[in-house]
Amino acid sequence: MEAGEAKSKKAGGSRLCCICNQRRPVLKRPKTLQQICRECFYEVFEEEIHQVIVGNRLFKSGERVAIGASGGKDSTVLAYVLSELNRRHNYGLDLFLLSVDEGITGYRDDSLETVKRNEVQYGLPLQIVSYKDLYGWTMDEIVKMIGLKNNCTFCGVFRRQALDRGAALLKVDKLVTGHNADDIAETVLLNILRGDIARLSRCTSITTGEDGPIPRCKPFKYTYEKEIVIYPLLLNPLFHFPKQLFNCQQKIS
Ligand SMILES: Nc1ncnc2c1ncn2[C@@H]1O[C@H](COP(=O)(O)OP(=O)(O)OP(=O)(O)O)[C@@H](O)[C@H]1O
Repeated sequence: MEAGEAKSKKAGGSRLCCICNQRRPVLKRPKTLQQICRECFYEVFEEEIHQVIVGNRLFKSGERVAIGASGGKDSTVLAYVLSELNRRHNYGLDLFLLSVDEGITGYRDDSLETVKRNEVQYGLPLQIVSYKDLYGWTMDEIVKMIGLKNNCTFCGVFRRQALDRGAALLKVDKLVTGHNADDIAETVLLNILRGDIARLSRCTSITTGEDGPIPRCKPFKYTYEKEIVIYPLLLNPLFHFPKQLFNCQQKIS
């Protein structure tokens, strides 16, 4: 069936979910435009991510996997969904939360509180690595020194290396990040505009860095950002997000 043509059936004057045909739809799915109920949305959302993981052979049983946890919506949902799927489908993974504290007052300190709550809620061990400990500078101190211009470039490079250093401390086999389909589309467009052919050819890969210190995977490669936002809202009150994280401009892909 064409995505846009998906229709929920009517029974007794009210529409029914076009997947189960039993319950009232609560949303029009951004990815397929199907009108579906809450239960079917959870099921298709999680099942699609499971199929991406299995279809792309992202993990092997027994692997130690760190989840890059910024405390933002994507990595928070990723930590929750991945730990659920690991249990449900017996992936046999040892999961960890890995956070980088850039030392940005009023931004990362708030979001780290979210990650600390997730450590307890999801029962995943948390490792925090900070710019101050690794490099002797916080981002606040760097900004004081160089000003606001170009500081995202420093931060992106430092964060990438900090994630590698944290992954080494945890002795993990892989690092997963919450990059989603919208992030990847954005990166493709940026690389086209910059004329960066080398980055353009690798920025859509689901796994990168296989020749570096630690391979990185993006289990949300095909997941729409809107659906990542909807998922915890329907699952409320399990999720807590600091509002300012929705505005972060910096991408580390
Ligand atoms: N400080 C950090 N510590 C650990 N992982 C991070 C950090 N910042 C980013 N990441 C990882 O990189 C991914 C993409 O980075 P991005 O800057 O888009 O994240 P964000 O907007 O801060 O939060 P999120 O993507 O989780 O909503 C995140 O989903 C997360 O997996």
